[in-house]
Amino acid sequence: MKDMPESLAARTGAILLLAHVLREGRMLGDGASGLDGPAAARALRLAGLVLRHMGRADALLKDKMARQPAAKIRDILRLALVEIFEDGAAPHGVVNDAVAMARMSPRTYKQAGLVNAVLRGLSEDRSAWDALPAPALPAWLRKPLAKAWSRPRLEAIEAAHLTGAPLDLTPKGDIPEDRQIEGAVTLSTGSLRLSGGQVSTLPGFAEGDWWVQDAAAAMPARLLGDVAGLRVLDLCAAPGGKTMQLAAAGAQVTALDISGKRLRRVHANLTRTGLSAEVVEADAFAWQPDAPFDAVLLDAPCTATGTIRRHPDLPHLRESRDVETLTQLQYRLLDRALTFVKPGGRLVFCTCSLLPVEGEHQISAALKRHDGLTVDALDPEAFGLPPEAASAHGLRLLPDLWPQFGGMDGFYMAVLRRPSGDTPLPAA
Ligand SMILES: C[S@@+](CC[C@H](N)C(=O)[O-])C[C@H]1O[C@@H](n2cnc3c(N)ncnc32)[C@H](O)[C@@H]1O
Repeated sequence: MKDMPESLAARTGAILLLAHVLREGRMLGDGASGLDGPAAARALRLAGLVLRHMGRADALLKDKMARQPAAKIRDILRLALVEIFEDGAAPHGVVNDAVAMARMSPRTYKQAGLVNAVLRGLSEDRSAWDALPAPALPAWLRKPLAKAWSRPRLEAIEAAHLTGAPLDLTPKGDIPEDRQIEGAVTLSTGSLRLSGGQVSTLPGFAEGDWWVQDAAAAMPARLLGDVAGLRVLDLCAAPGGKTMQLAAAGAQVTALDISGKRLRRVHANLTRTGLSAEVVEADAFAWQPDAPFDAVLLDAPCTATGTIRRHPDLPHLRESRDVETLTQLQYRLLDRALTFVKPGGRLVFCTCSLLPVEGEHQISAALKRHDGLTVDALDPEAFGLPPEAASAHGLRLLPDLWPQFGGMDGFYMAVLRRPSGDTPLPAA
């Protein structure tokens, strides 16, 4: 791809990325486009755009083509249509590159003519594209969401997924006058919001003034209030966003995670920000602390469906079975985490999921399982959040919240409190 013009290289990289996601089940962010620099970034953006708008492209192609084309040809057609109708790209260049991509491989060479004919026909009819229904989430996710949220809410969530996400930063403390970030807005929750930008070139990156963290993801650690001097366990810690928040607020943090690879990012983040925490690589089910903690934060592994705005590959990579496996793991981790909390201490449970089975239902079930366990009442407005964020036992954030400011990731969070003076819970 080295000798290709950048636009063709980026489009070729996007087709590679789509194959990885749609047929190999690989994450889009694995960076497997074979490119670097601006072409790699453009390939990633284009692949993301296709994953968001694929439903419409497929509907248009189904009407136009009697037979389903080969997978690679279908991706080339999808990319071209999405670029023309959603990205404002000039049809002439897009169609030329689509034909060139079909010609690149002996297996698709003969279909270059078909690509040309289909695209020349479809690219002239914007009204056909505009008349198609808005892209919907796949059934494995849409069905449980339709049960959980009203139809207008679900449609608003789907619309929010199409617009992508702004760039949110969590400041370590007060940012010095000479390292203020131009265009950054301070949200009422305390996060800084930018429309975008290359992270490593922003002022204060090298100095560790802040880290990238969605405004919603920054909320669970804030629920603990003043943690200065408290011993806090961040139970599923990597890559360390919440660890850094707790450390910056003066807590004595133990950051535990099962993944050594992901923990390397925790170390790197702590080094860059000059913050400190005890970092432990261990399985939460096998590890035992010397003494219980004042507070534990459990950001449990989940479907991450709350982050689809930024990860449009997720709906294509997960399936119903994953929800079951993950809810079981969350339930076991929650019970395990409770054994690490001292009597009277608090456990923040959170997941970046849109599904109540990974949020509200976990807390209702835990309250039934454990006598004396209570939840702290949370007022969203006290944390700078809109009142609609109030939910069963905790706070429920969804991507359509705060549309005037650019929305936020989906998240659920609650604060559980162990009764004081109770005996330690049996190991989960
Ligand atoms: C949602 S991510 C955590 C994100 C992190 N709290 C942050 O804010 O940057 C969930 C983490 O749980 C970890 N994990 C999964 N199973 C675990 C287990 N049995 N013990 C410890 N960590 C586990 C994963 O490696 C993953 O890093």
